Amino acid sequence: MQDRECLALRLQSDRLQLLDQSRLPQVQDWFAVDDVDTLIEAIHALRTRGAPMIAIAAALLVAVRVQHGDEHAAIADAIERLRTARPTAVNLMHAMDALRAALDGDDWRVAVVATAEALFDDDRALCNAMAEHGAALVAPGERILTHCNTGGLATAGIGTALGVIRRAHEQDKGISVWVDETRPLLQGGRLTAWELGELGIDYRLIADSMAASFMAAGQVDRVIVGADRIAANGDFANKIGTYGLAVLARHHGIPFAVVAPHTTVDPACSSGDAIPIEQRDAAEVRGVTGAAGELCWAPANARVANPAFDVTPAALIDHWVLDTGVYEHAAVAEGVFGPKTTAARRNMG
Ligand SMILES: CSC[C@H]1O[C@H](OP(=O)(O)O)[C@H](O)[C@@H]1O
Repeated sequence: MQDRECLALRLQSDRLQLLDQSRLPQVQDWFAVDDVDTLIEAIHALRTRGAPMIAIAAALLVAVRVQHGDEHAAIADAIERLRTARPTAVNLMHAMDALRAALDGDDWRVAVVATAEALFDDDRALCNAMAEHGAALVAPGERILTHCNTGGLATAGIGTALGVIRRAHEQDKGISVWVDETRPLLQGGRLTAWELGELGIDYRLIADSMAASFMAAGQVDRVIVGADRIAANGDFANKIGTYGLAVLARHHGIPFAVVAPHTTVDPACSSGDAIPIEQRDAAEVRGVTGAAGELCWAPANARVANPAFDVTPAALIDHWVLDTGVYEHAAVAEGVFGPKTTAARRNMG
């Protein structure tokens, strides 16, 4: 396979390395991924994360295993095990299904490797397309609020929601960003703040609980978030806290956009009610950092609920920004995310 590299992934001489996103931004540590167990552990621990990125990392690991001579049965097993590494982001399932199909062909080794390489290359193009479509919505000087991390760390390209923000910045629109820290794992405070700082984009980091009052004060002009799965009726799942932002945005008359590649659309999922929501370890919620930087812990026996995602109903969304264009309610009601049009879209390549 040809070498490939993006912000959080390196494929060099048929060896895969990932940037440990759980240690960013203080530590930039790359780790080798040579086997399925290592990648599944990394996905569970969010050492690699983001709906497109986990799909691409999984696909490229399967391709690496093919290049290292693993037999058909071992590759089939790897695909099945990786497919269930995380339940909410549908990109992973779509990618593994594409590899399953490639595995059924005569020259399956060539087909599996080519499919995995295309997923990486295509995602870079999808990010650029989303960025162009989404940036056209952004007016000069807008103050944009975003949640979690949807940038280059989460994709093979410039990102989804953060890619839109980056492109608007590159178009000299003079935007600024409110960055939700995104409890409990702080993808916003750690990863989005780091990416925006590296890009020289003006931002303010805020606690999640602050978003409401900044909206009430008229200091937020638009909300732009990513997605882990978009259902056929336009409902979508995203990092926990997204639904609250959508309710607040609607209350305050602030436009709310979700940005995702078409690989995040799940036409087989009729509505948000059918999207599986990952439940994560209690320890992620119990630990907080005190004002002096010390680690303050909730009572060790504190009972915790820790859903990693929530579902935002289509009724609260103003724009769906995909690589294929910007959609509003009329298009969604006509089934733009349904089985028929998604199949047609996939045929477009
Ligand atoms: C473009 S990434 C989409 C999505 O993935 C993130 O979840 P996680 O950090 O748990 O992988 C977040 O929900 C982003 O919006």
